[in-house]
Amino acid sequence: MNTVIAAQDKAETLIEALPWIQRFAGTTMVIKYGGNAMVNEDLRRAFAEDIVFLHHVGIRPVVVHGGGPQISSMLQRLGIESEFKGGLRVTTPETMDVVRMVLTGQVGRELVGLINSHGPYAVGLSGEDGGLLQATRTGTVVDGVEVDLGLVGEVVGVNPAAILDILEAGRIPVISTVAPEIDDDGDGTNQVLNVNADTAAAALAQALNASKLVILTDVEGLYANWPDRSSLISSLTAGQLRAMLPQLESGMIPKMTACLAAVDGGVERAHIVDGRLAHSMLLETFTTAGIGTQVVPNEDGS
Ligand SMILES: Nc1ncnc2c1ncn2[C@@H]1O[C@H](COP(=O)(O)OP(=O)(O)O)[C@@H](O)[C@H]1O
Ligand SMILES: CC(=O)N[C@@H](CCC(=O)OP(=O)(O)O)C(=O)O
Repeated sequence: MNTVIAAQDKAETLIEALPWIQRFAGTTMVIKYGGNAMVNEDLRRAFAEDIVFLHHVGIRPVVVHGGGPQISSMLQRLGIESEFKGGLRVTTPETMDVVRMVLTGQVGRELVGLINSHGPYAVGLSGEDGGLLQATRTGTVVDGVEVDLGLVGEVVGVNPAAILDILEAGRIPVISTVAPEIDDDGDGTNQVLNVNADTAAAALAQALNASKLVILTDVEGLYANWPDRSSLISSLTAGQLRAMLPQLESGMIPKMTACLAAVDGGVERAHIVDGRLAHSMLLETFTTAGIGTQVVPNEDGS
């Protein structure tokens, strides 16, 4: 009898997924996998399974990965100090070499390998490949003061052709967010810039007209009164988020700025999801309640 009940529970779970599969099949989803969410091998494997699952139900997943902690750990091994301002890494030419090596050569490769343990799906590329990203240097504002971050960029142009080619071929792009710099005239400078992965994911979600941007991180979602764990926000509008942005701290600044940019740019929904929970992508996408924090357009559509 218990076996029958258990089987019926499984069937119910599958049926609950049906309207969501119908809604999202054929659409592109940008999934940003943060370095802090890649905490262990089992979770990374579960993430890879989720991505392959999305692919097989007809969704076009585009994976954008971070790797902040992995970069910091390599810098430490090399005896180079890590410094962050406003949630962004101060990037010297020496640091930039390490960022490029770790993101494209280590973190990206590992994700490609995990996804490809299910079949030849994943193709890794960086913002340099196929002219995918173009960036200009950006500083940040800390306590009302402009600060220089060195070789840090913000995305000012996306040429999604390389991603579209990979998607059309039935494969899964896995992107690291190093981007070539352009000058004021739009010409390349032969310099690459370090772009925060949340920011890059938002720019890609807009350019690809994604049905949603999902950001996996190491908290349950956005807390109204961080670190008060009873203040988790399950849903907020772009306007409400805009009002909250100046009070946010550290890594949440680029993350929530990215969600806002995506929704302002026409992406229907942006989500912050706990990557420490195995299969959180599936729970977010295919259950009616969803999990984490979602950012939606203002009710009047503005
Ligand atoms: N209001 C907030 N709600 C949730 N997390 C917050 C908030 N303010 C700051 N944080 C911090 O932001 C971190 C997530 O950003 P970050 O460490 O850059 O993650 P990732 O590597 O996934 O990009 C959380 O672990 C938490 O410590
Ligand atoms: C400019 C800047 O801060 N770049 C980030 C790029 C990696 C990243 O964004 O990784 P997470 O998503 O894991 O934080 C860095 O150097 O850490």
